[in-house]
Amino acid sequence: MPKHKRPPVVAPVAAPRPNWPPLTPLLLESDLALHQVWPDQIITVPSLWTSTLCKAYVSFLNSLPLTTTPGKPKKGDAVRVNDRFQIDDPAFAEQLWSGTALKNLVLGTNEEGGLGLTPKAQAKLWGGEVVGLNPNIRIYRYTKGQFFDQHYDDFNNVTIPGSPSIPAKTTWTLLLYLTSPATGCEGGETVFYPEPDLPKKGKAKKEETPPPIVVDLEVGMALLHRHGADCMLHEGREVLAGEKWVIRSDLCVRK
Ligand SMILES: O=C(O)CCC(=O)C(=O)O
Ligand SMILES: [Fe+2]
Repeated sequence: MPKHKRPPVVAPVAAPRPNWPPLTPLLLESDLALHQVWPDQIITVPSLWTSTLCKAYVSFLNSLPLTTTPGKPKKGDAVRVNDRFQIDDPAFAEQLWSGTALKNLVLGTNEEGGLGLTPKAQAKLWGGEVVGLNPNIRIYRYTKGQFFDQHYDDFNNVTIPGSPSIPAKTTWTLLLYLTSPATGCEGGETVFYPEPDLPKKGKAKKEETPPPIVVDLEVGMALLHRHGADCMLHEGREVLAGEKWVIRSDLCVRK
């Protein structure tokens, strides 16, 4: 008998993969387009998901074990009060990417709805060669009084599994809104705070701070915004009535 018994090795219990409903119905890809809300920083795709699909997802996501984040964050983290569920699910990330119009819009394969960029300008916009979405999927539910205080999103290093797997880093945040005032959700807008331009040479006066950019919730709309070093300060405003549901991932480029 050894004097000191080793503690038993306990394998971390992975959360079971949710049985995600299929991503249908969807609009025709030819009816969807990227919209620049703020040059090089904020881009939306209205109706990436249909309201029928969003409705089916809200009732499905409601069955997942969401946990409420603590009101008091770790030092340096933003105050974030919502209920969330987080899972590494490369197959779902792949569905969200290739099984919707997102991939072809971002890569410019869908010329009509794309931004009409040269390959070089496209790589500059997205921060490299886009290879897919972050397998780390986060589900947020905000009920009345919940919000996500002002913060910047940092990038992450991730691996997109496959053969071969792809080492990647995240460059843009993806938020997919499942609810809006049309479903009874009031408030909860995502708000961005642009910084004033640096003062021009020979100009004594500081440039004025531009007004905040308020992105209203729209059922099925995807929002992409640049993160990491050039992330804009942003927040999820307090929800005043109803529920706000969001699916969060990130755009990834090859490392
Ligand atoms: O829910 C929102 O509107 C913002 C979420 C956000 O900023 C984040 O996930 O980092
Ligand atoms: Fe954020």
